[in-house]
Amino acid sequence: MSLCFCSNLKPSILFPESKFRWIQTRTRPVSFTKLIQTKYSYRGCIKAVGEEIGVLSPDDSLSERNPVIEEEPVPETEVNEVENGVASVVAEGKAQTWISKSENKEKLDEEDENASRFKLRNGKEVFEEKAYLVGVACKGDTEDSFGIEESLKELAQLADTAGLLVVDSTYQKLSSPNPRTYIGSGKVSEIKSAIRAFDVETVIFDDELSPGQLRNLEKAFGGDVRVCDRTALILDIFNQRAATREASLQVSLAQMEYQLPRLTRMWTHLERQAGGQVKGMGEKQIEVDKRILRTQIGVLKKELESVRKHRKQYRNRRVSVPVPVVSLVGYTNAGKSTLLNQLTGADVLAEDQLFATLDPTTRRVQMKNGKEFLLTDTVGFIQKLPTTLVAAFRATLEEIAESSILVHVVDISHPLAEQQIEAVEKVLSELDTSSIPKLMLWNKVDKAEDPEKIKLEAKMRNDVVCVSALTGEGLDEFCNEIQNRLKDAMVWVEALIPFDKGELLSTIHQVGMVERTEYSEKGTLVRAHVPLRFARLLTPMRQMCVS
Ligand SMILES: Nc1nc2c(ncn2[C@@H]2O[C@H](COP(=O)(O)OP(=O)(O)OP(=O)(O)O)[C@@H](O)[C@H]2O)c(=O)[nH]1
Ligand SMILES: [Mg+2]
Repeated sequence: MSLCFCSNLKPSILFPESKFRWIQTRTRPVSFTKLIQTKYSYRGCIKAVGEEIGVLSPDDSLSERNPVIEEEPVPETEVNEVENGVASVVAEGKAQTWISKSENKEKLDEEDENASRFKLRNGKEVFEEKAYLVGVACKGDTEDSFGIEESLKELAQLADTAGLLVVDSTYQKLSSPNPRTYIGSGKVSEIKSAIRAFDVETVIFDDELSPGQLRNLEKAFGGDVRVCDRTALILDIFNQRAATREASLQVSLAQMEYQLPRLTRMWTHLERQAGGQVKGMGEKQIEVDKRILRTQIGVLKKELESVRKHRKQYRNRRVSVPVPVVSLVGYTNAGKSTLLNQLTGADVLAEDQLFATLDPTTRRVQMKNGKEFLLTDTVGFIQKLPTTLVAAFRATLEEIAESSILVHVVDISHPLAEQQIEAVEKVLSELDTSSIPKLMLWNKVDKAEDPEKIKLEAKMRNDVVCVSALTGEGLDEFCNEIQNRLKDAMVWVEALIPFDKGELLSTIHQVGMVERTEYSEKGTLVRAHVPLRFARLLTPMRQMCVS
């Protein structure tokens, strides 16, 4: 994984440390990636279980992937020859050859190992760093929230999506997080041992760390171990996946805002190099960096504004044909894009990874009765969603406030479906969507343990439809339900449409529900349910009808 906090900044200014190199990628304009550092220390596995401390492997498959590399065995015959001292010169020569051969072999092995750790993710080559996950369960956490083990499992999924290799994880129960290091000092030592044993390159915390905690932990773990938190990980995934200009700008903005208070560590090496003689130099430089970052943030905000303006113009043009808009919202991986693809034949990326979709996609759904509506797919939500990301994506998400109906897609086969529903509702409440009618869609019923029971339960509730976006089961029922609800959200109109406005009549048929049409000398008298926005367009013709 490349943790690209400030991907738009010049390397020479902000990241002078030699361990970072800069890479030009196709979708990421500039990013920095840690140079591969190869170590040849003995690697083993440790597991520690204390009274209050549990160690878990987030996923069995992850432990299998944990590479335990044995030390290179010395070839017996070669050693014997040297040890026997048959011909010392030759033996020495042989020994030398063997040493250089063995060094070469080590080097080649290292290269092989490193080469195999480059993985293709979203069309980009990502170096698969070894990651160790850490969580904290606070006593005040409510029972109905995600449990620590589940939260760590989700973190492991996030790490995997980002292209990291999770070697193990641990958590600690605390009454409250340690203000200095987030976890207790005993836990810090335990993680240090794990870092050595697994040759860990990145330690990821399940909660957002303060800049001070981040710094102290990096100091405590020492060496080249990178410490990051859930927020940085999610930001990195978004960065890897941003495909459009708007998404890239949104993510860069969120990353910079996240990075601004965390710049401190970048320049401490200056003071170290100068033997402490230029004390304060680092501090001055941090101020310079912060100023540069603030300027960059300002530039990004302006650029984002202009991209959004452009999109709004495009949307307004779309609004002129008042087809009702139905938006899909829901937890990441719930199946929103699969549903959009099934209903519209779209080709939106849908895969078993978190945050497959970042940009809203809208497609027309043609129903069997000839009616149509627009279906919009949106970015998925997650618990502990970084605040900087909510802010950056607010404008994209605010579009859903213009929908006629919100469909909350739920992966009903997920063991934490209820908690996921809660997390989504929390974000929705922040987006002021209370006035929009909502329909809950229990998806992946084919995957549920007891599909019949789930279907029965859904039938008993009038706000839920049960489907399988993958197999297509229940999709007709879903469309009918949308149709009924759209009708409820429409207004009744009687309008006299002049013959020269024939296109309006066909739009009424397309987006509304026509009850009756009569032809007169002045035009066509139509009685129908139409969307509110469209009813407004018809105002002059409605008046003609009254007169
Ligand atoms: N068994 C089963 N799998 C499904 C169903 N719907 C979606 N999936 C799978 O669930 C995974 C996630 O689906 P997506 O459509 O990408 O989910 P999403 O909600 O768009 O996810 P994000 O874009 O990450 O928010 C994919 O592997 C789908 O094939 C379903 O009804 N049944
Ligand atoms: Mg999606």
